[in-house]
Amino acid sequence: MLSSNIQPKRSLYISFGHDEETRGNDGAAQVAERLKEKGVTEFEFVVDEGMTVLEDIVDGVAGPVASVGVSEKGIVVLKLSVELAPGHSSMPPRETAIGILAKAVSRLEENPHPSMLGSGVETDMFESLVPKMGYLQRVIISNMWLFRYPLSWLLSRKPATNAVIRTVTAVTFFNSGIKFNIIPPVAEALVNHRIHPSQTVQEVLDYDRAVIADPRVKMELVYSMEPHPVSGYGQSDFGYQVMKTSVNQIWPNATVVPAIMVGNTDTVHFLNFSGDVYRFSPTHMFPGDPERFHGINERMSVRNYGQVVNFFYHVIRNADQAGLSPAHSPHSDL
Ligand SMILES: CCCCCCCC/C=C\CCCCCCCC(=O)NCC(=O)O
Repeated sequence: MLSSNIQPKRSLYISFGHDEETRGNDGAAQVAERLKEKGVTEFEFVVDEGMTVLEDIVDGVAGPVASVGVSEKGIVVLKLSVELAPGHSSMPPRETAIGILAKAVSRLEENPHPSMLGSGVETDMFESLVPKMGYLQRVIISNMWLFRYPLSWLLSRKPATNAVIRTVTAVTFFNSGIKFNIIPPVAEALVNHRIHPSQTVQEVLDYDRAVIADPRVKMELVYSMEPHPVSGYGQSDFGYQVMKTSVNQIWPNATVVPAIMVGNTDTVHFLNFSGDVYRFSPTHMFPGDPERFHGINERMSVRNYGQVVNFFYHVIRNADQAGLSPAHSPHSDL
């Protein structure tokens, strides 16, 4: 843009945090503070990392789907612990701290939080996909009132789609034991929930307590955040339309749909600056890729890296106008 002498007319702020994975308190939170100090209190819209361009990941949907996170799941980090008198393994009690805690986390895994399909953004997401669906899928999605339960069952079978329809439960830490012949005095586990926007932190805690149903298991809330409000995703929502136009300049055949961001981002620190916050990473993902997040062989193609740079260029250009208007052109400047 510099070499082409392009100077945006509207103010544009670019923020780089360094600690998003650990809640962004030293990065994005400080940027937000600094902005307030400078008197910047309101943005037309905010864009951060988020959902992606998905291909062949949603069963029965043809072509790429660009899912733009218009809301974000909440989070609960829960510490579960059991304390029992230690002793010698040659004379064990009927149950140990490890056994009691193992049963508790197993109950949580076996009793997932209920499907919220039909209660929010995810319904609009599936309905927006109808034009790209085959006949059978169209009939099902268009009659959600009738097919809600079988559809929930179907979507629950894949972790990526399961994450969209419900509050999910992940046991991410389990620790106990000090020596092979000592009955351990304590067992601890961390449970990480990502909360569907139709639920609250308190509802999740109440549900867990009822499912565990064992007063010997102590529950401590380590950290929580409520799900984020829903940003505009209509025809007249400027930020959403900028995202949509920019996506289609890179992927002309992509269907752009509103979605719930299933992970967490730095946007929590910018919610007070705008009602329109979009969580989208222009990463083109295929079957097998969602499992690579925080997993083995997380990767991006060189071609896709170019598309990412190109996408943000288009967002900057398309946003640089007073209101809704056609995309800037030509769209292949980069
Ligand atoms: C039609 C929609 C189907 C949904 C398929 C979901 C595919 C997954 C795409 C994107 C998910 C991104 C989640 C990863 C979060 C990355 C950021 C992060 O790690 N933040 C911290 C945290 O969440 O703990």
